[in-house]
Amino acid sequence: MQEYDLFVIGGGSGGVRCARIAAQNGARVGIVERRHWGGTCVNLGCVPKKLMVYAAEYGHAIEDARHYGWNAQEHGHDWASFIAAKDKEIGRLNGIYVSLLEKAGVDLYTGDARFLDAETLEIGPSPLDPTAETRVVRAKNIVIATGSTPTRPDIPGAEHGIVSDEAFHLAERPQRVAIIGSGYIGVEFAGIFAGLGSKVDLIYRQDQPLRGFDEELRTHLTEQFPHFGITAHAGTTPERIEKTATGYVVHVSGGKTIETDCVFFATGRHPRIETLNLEQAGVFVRDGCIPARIVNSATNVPGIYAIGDVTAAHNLTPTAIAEGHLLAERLFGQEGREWSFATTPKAVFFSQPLASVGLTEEEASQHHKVDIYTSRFRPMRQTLSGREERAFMKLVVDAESQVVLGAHMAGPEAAEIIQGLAIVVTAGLTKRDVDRTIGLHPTSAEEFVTMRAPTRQVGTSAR
Ligand SMILES: Cc1cc2nc3c(=O)[nH]c(=O)nc-3n(C[C@H](O)[C@H](O)[C@H](O)COP(=O)(O)OP(=O)(O)OC[C@H]3O[C@@H](n4cnc5c(N)ncnc54)[C@H](O)[C@@H]3O)c2cc1C
Ligand SMILES: NC(=O)c1ccc[n+]([C@@H]2O[C@H](COP(=O)([O-])OP(=O)(O)OC[C@H]3O[C@@H](n4cnc5c(N)ncnc54)[C@H](O)[C@@H]3O)[C@@H](O)[C@H]2O)c1
Repeated sequence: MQEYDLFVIGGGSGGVRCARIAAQNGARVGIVERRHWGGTCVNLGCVPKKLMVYAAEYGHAIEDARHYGWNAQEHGHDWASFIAAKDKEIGRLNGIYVSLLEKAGVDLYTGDARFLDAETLEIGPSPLDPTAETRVVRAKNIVIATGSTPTRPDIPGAEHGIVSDEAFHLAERPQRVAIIGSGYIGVEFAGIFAGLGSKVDLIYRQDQPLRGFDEELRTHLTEQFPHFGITAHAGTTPERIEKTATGYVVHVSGGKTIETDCVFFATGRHPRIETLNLEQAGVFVRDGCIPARIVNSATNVPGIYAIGDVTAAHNLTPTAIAEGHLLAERLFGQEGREWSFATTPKAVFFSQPLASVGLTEEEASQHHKVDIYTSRFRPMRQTLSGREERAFMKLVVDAESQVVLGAHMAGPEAAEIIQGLAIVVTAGLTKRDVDRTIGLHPTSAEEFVTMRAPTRQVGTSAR
């Protein structure tokens, strides 16, 4: 039986970083992966999704190029060749993950891990290694980094729908897609399929998409849907899915029906813990996830840690990586790095990207008197294209201290721009710092440093 200082279950964003940093700090480390090295982000998440976003953007660019003098002909999109090109790139990235771990001296296992007790794991066959012999390993420290998996709603006919895992490998692009749920995945894939030429119906229960984001940003997004060819069905609950001779019918609240070729459930994700045998190790589970402490990733069992999506704390790749890195350094290295989880920026890679950092107007105004600065404008790129798309920017500023508490944007390159603003919010810089920054012209980003007068003041002072 192999013995380790640290053993990581799950070769995704968090697990790979944790294993690599621990090994680089001299620990004897093993890691096991059941399906694909690199995990969700590389194989069924951020990376293939962003490649699909690019594919959809080219569709818009071909249309718009005509207004810039190009004789661009539309030849239609070749889904099969795009998927093959995407998969080749994903294969290359898988290899990089494996070689990073090997170079760091980590022992790699393929298989499905489960606890025998708090220090012992059994590794059995899995999709990545179906004929593997069962092995047993022991470790003083075990990290659960098993990620999350899509949730299907419990409605009649749900088996007819796909989830994001399947959306990356459809044999052909559906002409009509009905997407259920308007979180990150629902909104992003609405943009992807509409950009590639599908008719998209986006069905969601709330009045606005993207729950948790700034309300004004959500309203802005709703207004942009028609400009990107998306039919939004707000305040609509799916009740059952019916298979017909020609496709599917989504029966929704109020007796309405929506016909489609593909039902796509973008209805959230849940931690992947069912097969881990957590009860053998005594690990506590609450609401389907492992409630690890953000400060040190500790579970209730000494020597067992949990990082990334399995804790349901953030569900983003950079936070899973940061948690893995911090844990490895804390256990085997020097605690040097510091990350500001509270100011984690978020982006939604819709056809018009949206991004946010810090507090929304609603959050900030509960405890502070805040100045709200907003700007709406037609992005310069759209002046010749004739698109009705509008960009939106917003700063949330503490009225007393002038500290910038939040920044929100929808518009070209929003994610790239908000990454810079995230430094402003993390560093606690003030509106005066923003004001004394000279703009970069002509850009959309310069609007953030030229918003002089507040649009309104809201909230009450904490005192
Ligand atoms: C469609 C989609 C798009 C996304 N886009 C973004 C984005 O743009 N930006 C962003 O920051 N985040 C994005 N995310 C979220 C991001 O992918 C996750 O937050 C991140 O991958 C979490 O990393 P993790 O290490 O916790 O888990 P994962 O990356 O899911 O890795 C867990 C690994 O553990 C393995 N595993 C599970 N159980 C076992 C077991 N018993 N034995 C062995 N191995 C096991 C799994 O096979 C998996 O490879 C997206 C997610 C999805 C689904
Ligand atoms: N750009 C990014 O960073 C990015 C992209 C994709 C995913 N992610 C991560 O993955 C996670 C999962 O994404 P997601 O979009 O699936 O989840 P989500 O939690 O963001 O959104 C889920 C949506 O499904 C709806 N829903 C849930 N149950 C339903 C039901 N029974 N009927 C109808 N609607 C229902 C919710 O109201 C919500 O609109 C996100 O929380 C995010 O952390 C991040």
